[in-house]
Amino acid sequence: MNVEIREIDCIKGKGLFAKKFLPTGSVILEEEPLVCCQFSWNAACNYKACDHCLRPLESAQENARRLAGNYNLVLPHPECCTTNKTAICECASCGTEYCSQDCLVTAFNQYHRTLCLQTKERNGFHPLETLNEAWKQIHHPPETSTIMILPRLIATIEQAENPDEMLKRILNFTHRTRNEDLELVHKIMGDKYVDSLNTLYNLLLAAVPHDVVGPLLTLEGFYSMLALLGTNGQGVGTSPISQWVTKASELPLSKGEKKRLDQFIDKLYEDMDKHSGNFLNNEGVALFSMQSSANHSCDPNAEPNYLHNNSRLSLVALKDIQEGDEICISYLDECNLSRSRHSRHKMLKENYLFVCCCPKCKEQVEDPDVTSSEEEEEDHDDDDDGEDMSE
Ligand SMILES: C[S@@+](CC[C@H](N)C(=O)[O-])C[C@H]1O[C@@H](n2cnc3c(N)ncnc32)[C@H](O)[C@@H]1O
Repeated sequence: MNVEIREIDCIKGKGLFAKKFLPTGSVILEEEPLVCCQFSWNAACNYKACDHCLRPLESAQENARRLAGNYNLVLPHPECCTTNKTAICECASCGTEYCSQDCLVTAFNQYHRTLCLQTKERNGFHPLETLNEAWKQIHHPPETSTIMILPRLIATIEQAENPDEMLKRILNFTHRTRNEDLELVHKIMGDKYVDSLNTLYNLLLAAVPHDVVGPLLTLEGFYSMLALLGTNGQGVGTSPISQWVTKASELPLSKGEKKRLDQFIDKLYEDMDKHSGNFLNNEGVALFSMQSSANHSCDPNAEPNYLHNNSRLSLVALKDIQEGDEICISYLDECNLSRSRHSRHKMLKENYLFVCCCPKCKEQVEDPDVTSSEEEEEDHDDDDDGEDMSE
């Protein structure tokens, strides 16, 4: 093990620490998620991924054609496509697709036995479909989470051999809705979300059996579960075309062939950008036991990656990390991380209930509260935006 989890103090709680020197670019740890779920709009918009591990189900060519809106496109070097279409299988009862028999069986034994719709018809009447639809109406893209990971989490407890142990494991993830010491309240507790959350709560109760997890599904418990997801949920992204690009770029080609391939790839990305904008990946959210112990820094020394093109997480060192150093990731995406200290603090307080004291924040302590009118406007938009309860 390259790392260990240690208690830091009553402010930060626990954290992840290096047990040895970890050079820049090295893989610090790899882990499978406890649960993972594709975003609701991402699935509805035909981003085809394994329902269990998010591995792409489209070939690179199918993916490129769909994203570029060009159904005549022919991808050179088809041998660089990593999608194994022959391994794809589906649940005989509901038609849910998986990248392999392994994923099908694992999903069934972990949660799908409870959640299987038992029919291939999708008429929108099943309580799980209703829940998903209600979520989609509340949460338009860009997506940062999905309510549909909650049924999966609940079914995982219900189906576990030892449900109490599993429940304990899940409650080990930070799940508070308030930080009394700092008088911070999670964004989801705001008045503007009360109606949407009540609707989702009632739909969730109707959608999943909750014999064992009953106490978790009081209204207060539901808010805690949402806080747990908001605080610990890690975005997952997979893509057949980016895998193809990586493999094709490693081919031993002549200078001329390499130039033609680069031009092809540039043009393809231009077309995909025009047709699909930023939405190129299969995207979802997952909960990881080890990675969720990593605290935030605005100047992180590690970042999550999906080197296996599925939900298996690889935590990669962004800098040289010395033995004993704390391993920190950024909870903010690249765009938000580049914002002013004021904006970063606002997002971290509302979504993660802490005030960041990382070296970068300390360095910027004298900066004005708002650095640009653009950020002021965005902050204002944020306050008015009605329903979006994640970042
Ligand atoms: C994903 S958990 C990280 C592990 C957590 N420290 C624990 O004890 O379980 C996220 C929570 O950790 C705390 N946290 C993370 N980064 C922090 C930081 N830089 N300063 C203070 N608290 C932090 C916050 O309470 C946050 O909501």
